[in-house]
Amino acid sequence: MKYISTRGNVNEIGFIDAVLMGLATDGGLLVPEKIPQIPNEKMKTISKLSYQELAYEIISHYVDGEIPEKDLKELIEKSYGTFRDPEVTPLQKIKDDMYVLELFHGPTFAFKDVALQFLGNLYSYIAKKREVSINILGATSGDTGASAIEGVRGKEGIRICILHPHGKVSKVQELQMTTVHDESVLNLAIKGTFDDGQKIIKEIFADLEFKNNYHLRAINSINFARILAQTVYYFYAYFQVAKERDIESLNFSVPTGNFGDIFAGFLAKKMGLPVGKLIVATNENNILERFIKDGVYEPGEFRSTYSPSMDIQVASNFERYLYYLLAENPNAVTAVMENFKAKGKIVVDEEQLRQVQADFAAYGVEGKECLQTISKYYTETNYLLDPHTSCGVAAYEACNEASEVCVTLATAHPAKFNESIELCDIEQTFPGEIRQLFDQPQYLEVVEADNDEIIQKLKGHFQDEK
Ligand SMILES: N[C@@H](CCOP(=O)(O)O)C(=O)O
Repeated sequence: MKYISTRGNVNEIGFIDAVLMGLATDGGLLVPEKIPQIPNEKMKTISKLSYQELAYEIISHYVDGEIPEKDLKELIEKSYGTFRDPEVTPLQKIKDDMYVLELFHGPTFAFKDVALQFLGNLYSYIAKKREVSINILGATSGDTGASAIEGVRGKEGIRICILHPHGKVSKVQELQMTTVHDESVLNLAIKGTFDDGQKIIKEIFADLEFKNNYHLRAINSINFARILAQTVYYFYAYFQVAKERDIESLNFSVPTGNFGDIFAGFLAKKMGLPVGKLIVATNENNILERFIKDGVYEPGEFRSTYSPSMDIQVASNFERYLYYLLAENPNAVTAVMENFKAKGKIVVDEEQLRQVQADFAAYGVEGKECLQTISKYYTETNYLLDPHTSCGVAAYEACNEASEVCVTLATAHPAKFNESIELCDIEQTFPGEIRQLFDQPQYLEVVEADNDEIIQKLKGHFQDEK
């Protein structure tokens, strides 16, 4: 399996090089040259596998022999051995036509752990095999940061710096990142938004001399390994639902910010999984909802919401989807992305919009509806949704047809967002791992959202590795 860039200016590379490259050197995103197809017969066999076995089946198509079977299986076992539920991502039936896929049983109580436990172990494996340094630079709107730090902390030869928007993440998200006292970890709280942080890290990655000198690696979903690991749970969810009822296809409602998680569902569909609608659930930062409804992709005004992890305007993985929408034509993607950089807007034509609407539905959830949905489901089903999952459930209600079955991805544990849960007059019990965070000192530096200042900090943090 070879990987190519959505913009066409990277020579084909293998899986490990794609993981190390992260953001493509031409500014695009890496995608597999050809998406592997899982035939129906094979689907039947793999439907009976455990989560770990299934992960091996899916991931090995993309690793394509670059990691020996035994090593890859060990990496997967180790990654999911840290999860509190033996099923890794258990499915809960909430209503006759709606299930919730709980993705928050990993160490930091968010779906990011599913990919970042794996990517952390993978980086550690690659560091040893290739004898390369791994200096991770990432941006977070709240969940990726803690999960990435947890995925790599204490691993030899790995350092990490995470940028988070100062004061714009939940208290627990902040504590999860900043209570880690380890010289390999640097938390920079930037005076700005997640989009500012994401723009800065992309610009730093685009400076290839700096990137290479300092061995910078990506942990955000610009790294294809993130998408790959997240694709597994779409298969897992489908097989669990298919065990208990006849389904021709299954809809997924996905709380969406950076478009990585829902792109993983799109990839699963392209591999042959019978996915029906992929429902994009957004909050008031609804650029993706507007695009799917009107065909115009244009950032709006940033809003702080009850679901801070989705407070994103420019979604990184949108470019991967564009690549498929534009018939895998890298020149067309380059032209559209350059135009977006210059004019701040992407407009698709009617035929393309029809295609978008065949792939996705979308619904933007305002704060009031988000809280009402939490209250409603708690009262009616005794199930406590976190505010992101609540957006997913509200979007399912808006977009799912009566005859269809839907799985909503439960992307985080409600204890991470007690600020919102309290507004619903609900008192929740915190898991011990979260409760103990409140007694810990914090380690972070507050900085301007300024490339030069951040580069100086990176030089200091990563200096030994140069
Ligand atoms: N919602 C994310 C933002 C970063 O997204 P990623 O999937 O590209 O890592 C977060 O919680 O940090």
